[in-house]
Amino acid sequence: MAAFLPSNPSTSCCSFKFSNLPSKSHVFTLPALPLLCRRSNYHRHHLSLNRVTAALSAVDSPLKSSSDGQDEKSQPLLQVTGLTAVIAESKQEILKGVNLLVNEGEVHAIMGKNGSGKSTLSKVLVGHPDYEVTEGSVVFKGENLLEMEPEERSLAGLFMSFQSPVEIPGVNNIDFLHMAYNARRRKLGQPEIGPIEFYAYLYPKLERLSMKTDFLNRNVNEGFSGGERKRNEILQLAVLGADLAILDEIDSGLDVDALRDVAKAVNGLLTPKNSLLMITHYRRLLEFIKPTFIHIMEDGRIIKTGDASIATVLEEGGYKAISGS
Ligand SMILES: Nc1ncnc2c1ncn2[C@@H]1O[C@H](COP(=O)(O)OP(=O)(O)OP(=O)(O)O)[C@@H](O)[C@H]1O
Repeated sequence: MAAFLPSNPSTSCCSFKFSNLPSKSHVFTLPALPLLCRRSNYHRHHLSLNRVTAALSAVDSPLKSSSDGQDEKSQPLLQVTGLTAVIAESKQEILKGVNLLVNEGEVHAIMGKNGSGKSTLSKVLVGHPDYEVTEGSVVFKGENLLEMEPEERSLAGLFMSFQSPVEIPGVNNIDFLHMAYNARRRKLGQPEIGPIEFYAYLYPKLERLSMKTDFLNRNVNEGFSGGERKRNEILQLAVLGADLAILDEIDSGLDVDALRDVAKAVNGLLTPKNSLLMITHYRRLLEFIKPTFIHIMEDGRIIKTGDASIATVLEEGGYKAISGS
């Protein structure tokens, strides 16, 4: 079992780091993380564990394609207003007034030049400790997201797939997913399911992602190729569900077949109630997962919002065709 080192013993479970990882950028904020904490230290994190499943409400909802566009009755899910954030250590400002509205049932894509602040925005949304919010507000499902600890954000229904998913030595994939899923069932007042039933639940998701069953017995992400890690992130999302999934460059490192599998799995999870925020550099992903809106980020702000045609303008004319810079 990997050693779990609390960055601050009094903080929530999601502020845990793994001792063998190189930097604090590897802090986990996945909804399932508290379950790993339980595995290593059940009593201390018992309450956190029991709350984890609050976030996992969307997974069995009816399906609806994002390409159906905006539902007339859709409600705001995430409202970001004038968000500014600095790097905690250096106080360098990265986000310089981001405004973004994501309604239920919408798919949003954020594009932008390297270093424009896309990943920082997503990390700030999940409460990554590398950053401090200095101004602005973020309302998620009617609640002030910025007042929540990272764990509470995931419990509230945020899922983030990081650009570089980390390894979790000593914890195998199927145990990780099974614990998370059972915690959700307990939260819903349903009995836990055993390994065989869980496998039956999991297998179609694995198949949809064209993942081999031996991935289940391997430690989470350990020795996985870049593309395998990305598939594994989507498998976690498929098992756990989320109201808002943030996928940071889920297309990077995927071959064309893998991209199709991942996109199919993501599309299959979309409902009229949940939403997706994708960060990508390429139109290719947007051909598989149709965005309701595309936002262009530049120097820490969203400078343009439009429909899918923006991606074509971008591909043909580069960022100068959009920003004029
Ligand atoms: N923890 C940090 N320490 C130092 N600099 C940082 C940190 N986080 C972000 N930055 C800087 O902030 C800027 C925005 O980074 P960010 O990763 O958000 O960009 P991005 O738009 O996601 O880029 P890319 O398309 O290359 O992934 C970059 O110049 C980056 O070096």
